[in-house]
Amino acid sequence: MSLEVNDIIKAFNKKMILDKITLKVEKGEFFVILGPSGSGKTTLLRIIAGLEKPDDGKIIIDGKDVTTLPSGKRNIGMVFQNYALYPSKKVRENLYLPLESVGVTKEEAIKKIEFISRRLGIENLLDRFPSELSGGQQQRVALARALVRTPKLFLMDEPLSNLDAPQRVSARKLIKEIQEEYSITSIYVTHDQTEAMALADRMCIIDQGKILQIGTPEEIYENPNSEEVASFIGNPPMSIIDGKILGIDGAVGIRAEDVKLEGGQLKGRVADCEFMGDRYLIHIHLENGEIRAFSKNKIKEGSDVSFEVLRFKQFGGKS
Ligand SMILES: Nc1ncnc2c1ncn2[C@@H]1O[C@H](COP(=O)(O)OP(=O)(O)OP(=O)(O)O)[C@@H](O)[C@H]1O
Repeated sequence: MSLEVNDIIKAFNKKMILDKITLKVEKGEFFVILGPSGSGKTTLLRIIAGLEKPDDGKIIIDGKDVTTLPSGKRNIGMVFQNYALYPSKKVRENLYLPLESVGVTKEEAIKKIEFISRRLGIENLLDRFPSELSGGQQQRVALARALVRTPKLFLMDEPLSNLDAPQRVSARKLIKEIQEEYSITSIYVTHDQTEAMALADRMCIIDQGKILQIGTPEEIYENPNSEEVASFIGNPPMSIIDGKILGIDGAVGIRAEDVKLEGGQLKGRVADCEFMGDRYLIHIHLENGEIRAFSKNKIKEGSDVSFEVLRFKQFGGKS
């Protein structure tokens, strides 16, 4: 199933929330919408799902305009932050209902429920009510419920937010595996760039209701098209500083891995040294800003360091 979002506009109380959003997701693609809190991600996903009406623009699924089609008729699976399981029904029934509604036989349904429950590690929870589950368990059940009938279009809004770090990594892997196995066109909303990078075939960065950039994670990491994107992507993101120190007009973005400590012409003072496990992240205070670098060794705060910039990205300015 392919999806086109064409010039979507949405305002709440006269405040523009989505400002002409246009994007295209190919059949079988895993597309991530990444942006800070309040940027309009959930609103966009709700419009794609048919849970919210746009003020203008079109949603096209497989070439068909579905802008006015009710959510139930769009053949999509959804997992939202509030998982909305049926509270009066046990997990098994929660998983059975979506299958029943598409006419799957009882035997086939049992097999599918068993399979997906095993994959998501919820096979021991099938006879419990949602109120008897932790937030993370409810989230896994919600994922299972959305996946059990292998939807053609799968919409996820921060579906792993209640899982702890190891569970997140394994659930992430599982979502990707199932998505690839069944070639489910998927749209995944998150504010977590690590998650976005790990999952996306392609992704977009959205901020204040506008798309800043669309591309593969590699393209966006390597070639952010603006200071906004550059200061959002990467761990840590690029340091944005005045290019003057490199003899360049305008702002430049520099990744920590592209700064070589010791022996360069440039000088600064260590403002902070953070332990990252396999190395240290050094914050270097410059006359006109701050730059980050990695170091194998701990460096004392307040020490003077020299460094060299191996690679940078120029933003604006005259070249
Ligand atoms: N029903 C509504 N009525 C009024 N304002 C709304 C409504 N829904 C969302 N908003 C506003 O729209 C903006 C975008 O909200 P949205 O939930 O789409 O952002 P988000 O990027 O998903 O944020 P988060 O990551 O925090 O969930 C916010 O300022 C929010 O307050």
